Amino acid sequence: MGNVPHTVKHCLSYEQLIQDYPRLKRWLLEEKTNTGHEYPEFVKIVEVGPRDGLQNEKEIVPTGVKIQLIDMLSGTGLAVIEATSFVSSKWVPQMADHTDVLRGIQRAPHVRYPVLTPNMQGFQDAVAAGATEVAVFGSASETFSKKNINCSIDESMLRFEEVINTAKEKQIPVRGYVSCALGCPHEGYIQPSKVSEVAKRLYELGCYEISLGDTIGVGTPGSMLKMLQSVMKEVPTNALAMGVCVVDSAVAGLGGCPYAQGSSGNVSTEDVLYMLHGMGIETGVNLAKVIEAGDFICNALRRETNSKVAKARGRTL
Ligand SMILES: CC(C)(COP(=O)([O-])OP(=O)([O-])OC[C@H]1O[C@@H](n2cnc3c(N)ncnc32)[C@H](O)[C@@H]1OP(=O)([O-])[O-])[C@@H](O)C(=O)NCCC(=O)NCCSC(=O)C[C@@](C)(O)CC(=O)[O-]
Repeated sequence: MGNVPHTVKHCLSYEQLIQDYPRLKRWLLEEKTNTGHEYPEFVKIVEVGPRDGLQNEKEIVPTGVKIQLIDMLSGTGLAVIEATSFVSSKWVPQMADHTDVLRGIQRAPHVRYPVLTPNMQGFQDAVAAGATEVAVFGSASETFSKKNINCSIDESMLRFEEVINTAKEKQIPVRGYVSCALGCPHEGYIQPSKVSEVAKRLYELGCYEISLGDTIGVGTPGSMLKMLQSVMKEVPTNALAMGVCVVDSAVAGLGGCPYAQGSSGNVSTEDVLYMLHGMGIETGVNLAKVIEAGDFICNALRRETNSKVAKARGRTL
């Protein structure tokens, strides 16, 4: 699903973006002057392809293919690969093999493999399968929360609190997601204050990092600016997984949430890497190897890649 707002996609030609949006340019320049920093020197990529990327595939992807994809991605330099989710198989059949996937992968020493856990049942199953990092996923939209995890935002926070407290006892880090940070497929516009409220709650419960998801990819530079300004008042930027120095993306641009009609996929890891490397920002990730992993999964799914860089290889690389 579109974890990275449209702005970031547009940043593939960010010089153009800055030209198109003078207000954004002013803001970037002011930020630079105020903080004394330019763009970060290093951006961490959170690869969500094996989970978010595959969860909405209609045909069940064989467990061996999922494992091979994760193993290939583990050799690219990525530091974080979201492996699977411990959700109900009635809700998301594609993730029913979560335990086999987590047990089947060859864990590389430098890579973390978080998994999604919506509640205590998911958390306990994940720990039993060997998870060493988990993520809880909330929403800034009441309607999306009900459709996605079958409870209100307040109820979800109670579930997350239990998960996070138990995780703390086991010294398992918990990442937090806020879906619909820039718009909801059911409610439309979401107030930035609602996003910052949910992000703050997750942060205060103990999430070490908050990912702000543009679930259906409707954000614009303007709406992202307002949303980020609001969230940054409540959550320290070193815990913000977006717009600062952490970007979620999916190999080959796979993705789409089963409970977010209109979600058109994630920004591709290949394109994000290409953009960042082109800006002189380090990621520690080998683009060519990610393209190979993208080829592998696209062949397995009998699908063309959504990565512009992968499509253009041989011409621009
Ligand atoms: C959250 C639940 C489980 C609540 O589902 P529920 O039906 O409300 O749960 P319940 O507590 O009432 O239990 C009902 C049944 O579900 C079972 N159950 C209960 N919990 C679990 C579990 N963890 N794993 C397996 N089974 C579970 C439980 O055992 C019981 O089984 P039964 O007695 O009927 O046989 C359900 O709504 C669900 O699985 N939702 C999945 C939603 C999902 O995976 N969405 C996609 C991921 S979110 C996303 O992609 C957005 C993100 C993160 O990428 C950010 C962005 O870009 O926006």
